[in-house]
Amino acid sequence: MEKTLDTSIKINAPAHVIWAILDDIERYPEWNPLVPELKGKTMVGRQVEGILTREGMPTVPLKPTLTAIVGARELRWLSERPTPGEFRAEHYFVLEQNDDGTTTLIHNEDFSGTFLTQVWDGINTLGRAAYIRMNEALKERAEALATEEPYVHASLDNTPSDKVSLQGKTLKCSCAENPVVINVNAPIYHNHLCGCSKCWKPEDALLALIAVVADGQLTVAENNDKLQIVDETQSIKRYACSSCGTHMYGTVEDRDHHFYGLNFIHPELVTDGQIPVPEFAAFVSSLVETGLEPAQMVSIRTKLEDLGIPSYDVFSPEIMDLIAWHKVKLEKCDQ
Ligand SMILES: N[C@@H](CCC(=O)N[C@@H](CSCO)C(=O)NCC(=O)O)C(=O)O
Repeated sequence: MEKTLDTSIKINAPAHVIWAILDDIERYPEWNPLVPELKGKTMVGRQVEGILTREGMPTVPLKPTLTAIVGARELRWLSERPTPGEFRAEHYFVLEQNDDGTTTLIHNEDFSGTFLTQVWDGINTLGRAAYIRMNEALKERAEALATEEPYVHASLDNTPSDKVSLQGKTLKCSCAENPVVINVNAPIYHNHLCGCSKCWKPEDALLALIAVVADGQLTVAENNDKLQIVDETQSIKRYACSSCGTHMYGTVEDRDHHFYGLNFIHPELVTDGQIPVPEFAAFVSSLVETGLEPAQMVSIRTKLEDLGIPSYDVFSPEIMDLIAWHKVKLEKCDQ
């Protein structure tokens, strides 16, 4: 006997968001009524383990093998009884992106085997209802995550037309007493948001704000003795206030490094001026590495796009070209 349990639902969210929820099995207990528990590595050929719950049917243990994972498009897992021909079930999710920005989720299961004659009626009625409930729960979660408005950074509240150079301005750490004070003696450049795990950000911000100033153009005016390097192993040596933890500036010691000659500062620490609006957002996908729920990425990128701020997953193309050219120049000098 061979049967297919076929269900589908139209979701008003991009496949990117829906996939991020489907692939994040650790969070299934938060929303998934059909598979409220699933553990293991979601990688092709590996087994995951959990439970399948369908109202009116007994809860059954689940230990399928993942047979296909095409990121943001298709996920398949296979459960099979050891006796050949007895029972085989391939459960799969296919995400079809529609032109109107919605996604159709195909949520099916192909069954075969002699045992199926005993259970198909239950699967086709109570099982189907449970699959539909999971589809609806996934739709609710995806649509909420796709439309939530994330708070990114205070600099985005300012008007982009305000060109602020910070030359002649002062940066301060957050210590109420004896703060570290830095004077900025030259214009800042390449002011950008950064999602990488190394850059400091204010507690309420999702991304850091970083700009560069040429070497020699910063003066630590007060409490230099409070500054300490955060991580000696990084090429950018980030000096932070040892009392409040605020990163005050970063420098590069390696004379061959592409950023040698630059100082990195955090423009939002300005005390006597406006925070400059960033030109772009860098290392946005690194937010996932720092622990952000992957399904939140689309709403963050949409917010940046709406504000006219391009988002990149390394630096901007301009800076990446400079880095590449720097590498070529170094190689030429070594010849
Ligand atoms: N995914 C990694 C990226 C880390 C990374 O490469 N960071 C950049 C940006 S820092 C300024 O915007 C970098 O140049 N790092 C060199 C350094 O920190 O010394 C992650 O998130 O950790």
